[in-house]
Amino acid sequence: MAAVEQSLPRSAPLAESAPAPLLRAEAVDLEYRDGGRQVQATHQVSFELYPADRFVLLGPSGCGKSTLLKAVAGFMRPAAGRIVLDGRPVEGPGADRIVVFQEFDQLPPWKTVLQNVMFPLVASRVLKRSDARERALDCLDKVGLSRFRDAYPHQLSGGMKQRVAIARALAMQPKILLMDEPFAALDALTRRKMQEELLALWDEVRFTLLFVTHSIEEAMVVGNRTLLLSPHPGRVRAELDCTEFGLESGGSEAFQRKAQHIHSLLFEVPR
Ligand SMILES: Nc1ncnc2c1ncn2[C@@H]1O[C@H](COP(=O)(O)OP(=O)(O)OP(=O)(O)O)[C@@H](O)[C@H]1O
Repeated sequence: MAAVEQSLPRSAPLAESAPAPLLRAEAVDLEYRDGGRQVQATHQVSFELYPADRFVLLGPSGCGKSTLLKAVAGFMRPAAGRIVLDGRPVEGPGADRIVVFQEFDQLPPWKTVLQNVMFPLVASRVLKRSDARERALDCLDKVGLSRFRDAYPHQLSGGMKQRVAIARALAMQPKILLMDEPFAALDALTRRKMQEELLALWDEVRFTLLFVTHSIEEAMVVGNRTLLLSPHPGRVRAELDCTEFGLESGGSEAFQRKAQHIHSLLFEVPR
């Protein structure tokens, strides 16, 4: 090993210290074709996602955030450009990318909480049943739902259902956890609590997160990096570092200033 290191050119240690991107979107155009009608959702969108990033796609309604997430998940292919995960073009869905949606009905209602979390692990044969049960219980513990493992989805609040969806996604240990406005349908207090819990979970597990929101505040709190997209069709307006902000910084002057700056980048028409 040492011999290999010594034989490398002097510049190699520097190159090695910069992590390789886990995911690259390269000049991605996404389109829908509805009969004869064509809708362009994004235009030449590029970004890179690094391991343990909390990367946020932020932009006004209709700018193509969900469509980008769908493309990363492999549910649709770019009309131009490409999406590369771990060096390979994304060509379809896979267990290495799991999506948590906004809707509360993403859990089969006839399965208990534990069965819901175990189901993808068993169905995709990632683990045998006994190991799947163990991992599911561990993930339920992480989201604070151990006591509810035998409950059915209709017995849970909206926030609890989202916790189950997050536990189910994390149990699969995906390369990227994709979240499409996961807290948008929750009341303000629950939403804040869920953001807190997501960040605590990230602190513990250090998963890689691609998170869609149209809330500037949520983007600043949840993300370490945020990609701003212009109105329809979505193009990259800017990429911002939001590492310095957390849940506690909401009322600070620096937070308000940055939120205002993001607002003007998103909504002011460039002259
Ligand atoms: N299934 C579809 N068929 C045709 N057009 C679609 C379809 N889904 C989305 N679009 C269009 O693509 C564009 C981008 O939609 P998308 O849902 O990705 O935006 P968004 O930024 O996620 O919006 P929101 O914040 O409102 O969810 C919009 O113009 C939308 O009308």
